Amino acid sequence: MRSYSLIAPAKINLYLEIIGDRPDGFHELAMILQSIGLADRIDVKVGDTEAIRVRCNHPQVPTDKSNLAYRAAELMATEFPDAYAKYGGVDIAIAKHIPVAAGLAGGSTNAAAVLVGIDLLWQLGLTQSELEELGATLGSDVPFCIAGGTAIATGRGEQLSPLPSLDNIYIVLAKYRSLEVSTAWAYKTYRASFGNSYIKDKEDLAARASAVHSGAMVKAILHKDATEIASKLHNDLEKVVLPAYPQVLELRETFAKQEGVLGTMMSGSGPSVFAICESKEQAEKVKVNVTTAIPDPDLELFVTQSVTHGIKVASSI
Ligand SMILES: C[C@@](CO)(OP(=O)(O)O)[C@H](O)COP(=O)(O)OP(=O)(O)OC[C@H]1O[C@@H](n2ccc(N)nc2=O)[C@H](O)[C@@H]1O
Ligand SMILES: Nc1ncnc2c1ncn2[C@@H]1O[C@H](COP(=O)(O)OP(=O)(O)O)[C@@H](O)[C@H]1O
Repeated sequence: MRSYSLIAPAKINLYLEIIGDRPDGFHELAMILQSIGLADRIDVKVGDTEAIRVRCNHPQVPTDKSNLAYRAAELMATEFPDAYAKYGGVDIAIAKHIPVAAGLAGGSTNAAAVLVGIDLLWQLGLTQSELEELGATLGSDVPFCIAGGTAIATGRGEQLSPLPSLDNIYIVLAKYRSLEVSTAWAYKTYRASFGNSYIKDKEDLAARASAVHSGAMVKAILHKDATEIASKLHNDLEKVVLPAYPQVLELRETFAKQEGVLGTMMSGSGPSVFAICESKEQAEKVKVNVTTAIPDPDLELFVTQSVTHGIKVASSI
């Protein structure tokens, strides 16, 4: 095959607890991540030239080396120089549907798709854990994006334990197009405001990990109960993002007031906010009602649902 078309789903954070500060500058986390139907389409093919080339239909997304998808291809070329020499360059086309800089892992899922696509294109036969290990060098959320579904993520987000699939959770998602929150800023501000000190050693980490509150969310997921899941949503980063971005707080409060909304939360480092709804019909109604309550053309809303997969091949030639 000379070309693969891949579906790269976004994620939301059903749970995000910051356990402590790590000496490497990252934060130790207890998260529960969920893939959603909102997805980008990534076409990966053997290039006409020997270069790596990225195209994207979204003006905000860079196409140079700062694009995480480009960096994923570059990583594969470095790790597998013989295959790179044999097949030549890689052409990557990104059809963006996931809002950019939204806390939805848009860049991470694109990078994950490129790893999976090049593995297929170059017939490397890498295992999921080998792909995840490569992904972790690109970003904390990349490993999750490969297999997707529902998973507990610990460490800096790259250590994964899969949970049973959730495929019938209906979600409305909202983001102001022009509003971006830097992930690094969110963590840095959290550290400055709530700094819960460096993790000293393995015992300290084990003690902190045993005190996390994600167990109730895990139980809710095992019960596959949307109401229970919605009541256990948690995100420590809201503590710094909501006070700094009143628009996000307003969005969060507007969602909370809507009939049919079981629970609402900011995703990741924001600024997108999602709401879990009773049904697809309710989700459509909530979308209309929030659009009426906040009549701002800068605000975009999506109705989507939980999905049980990460990167998926849509077609190949
Ligand atoms: C907040 C989360 C929640 O899922 O998602 P997003 O909002 O980005 O989607 C993730 O933790 C983001 O993951 P990702 O976007 O891959 O982060 P990375 O590129 O690895 O790191 C970006 C920056 O965030 C900070 N960072 C990230 C992860 C972590 N566990 N601790 C951190 O302190 C670091 O300052 C790092 O330089
Ligand atoms: N393939 C990509 N898709 C989207 N954004 C990208 C990509 N590569 C690099 N970026 C840059 O990464 C930043 C974070 O975007 P994104 O990954 O969508 O957000 P988040 O990390 O909040 O989920 C943006 O400023 C964007 O310019």
